[in-house]
Amino acid sequence: MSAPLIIAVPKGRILDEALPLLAQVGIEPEAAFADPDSRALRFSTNHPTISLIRVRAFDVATFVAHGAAQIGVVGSDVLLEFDYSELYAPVDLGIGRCRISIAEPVGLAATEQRERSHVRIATKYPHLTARHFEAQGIQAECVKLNGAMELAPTLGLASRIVDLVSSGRTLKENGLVEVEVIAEVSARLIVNRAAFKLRAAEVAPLVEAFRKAAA
Ligand SMILES: Nc1ncnc2c1ncn2[C@@H]1O[C@H](COP(=O)(O)OP(=O)(O)OP(=O)(O)O)[C@@H](O)[C@H]1O
Ligand SMILES: O=P(O)(O)OC[C@H]1O[C@H](OP(=O)(O)OP(=O)(O)O)[C@H](O)[C@@H]1O
Repeated sequence: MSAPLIIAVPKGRILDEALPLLAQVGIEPEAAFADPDSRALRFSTNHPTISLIRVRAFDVATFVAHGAAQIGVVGSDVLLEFDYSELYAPVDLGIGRCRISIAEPVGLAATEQRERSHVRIATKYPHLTARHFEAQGIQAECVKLNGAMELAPTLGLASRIVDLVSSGRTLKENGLVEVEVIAEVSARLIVNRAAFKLRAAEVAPLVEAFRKAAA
């Protein structure tokens, strides 16, 4: 029997939206997969040759890029940040919709404190941020945070933030306003390029099933 096919799925909010898609493509994970209290990381499915792993959002791309998993579900924000050449992203799954935006304290634009040629930005996405500002001829100095970016401007860590926005509630409750959308975000099906070629008989039908389920 050939090696199992491994699908990496992020824990957190995408997991909840990914479950119905997995069901539509005929993949039924063991019960522990959807149980947030389970400490297991790898799960069997109704297909003897397909396993699921549950990892952090950014790590989905790493597992698939290195071929440790063959397929994954990941936000396009993560793909924009890492730009792995080993990944092929053939399907927009239409889940995990949000946007990645620049935000700043309410009223900053009206003050003299808004920098022009150099900015200090708190973000989980330093590469994407630096690229975006560079394209506008602005040098961005990024302070990497893993969460709670919204605190940074008030506490003097940065003047602006680059973060995900959905309802806008987090920004509002922390005295910030969205000033520019950098990109719209949704979750993508990703495939390791080598696996796409070498295991085409197993991978291609799955990609097509996800494409149909997402349509
Ligand atoms: N507010 C949101 N609305 C819709 N999708 C979102 C939102 N926030 C994040 N996402 C999507 O979900 C993915 C995972 O985000 P989530 O907040 O669940 O992870 P996290 O807890 O920040 O990550 P980690 O597990 O590394 O701590 C993001 O990469 C993005 O694609
Ligand atoms: O516009 P909103 O609807 O308020 O959503 C935006 C928030 O959602 C995400 O955080 P998440 O809730 O995933 O928490 P974390 O990344 O800080 O763990 C993002 O980092 C924002 O903080």
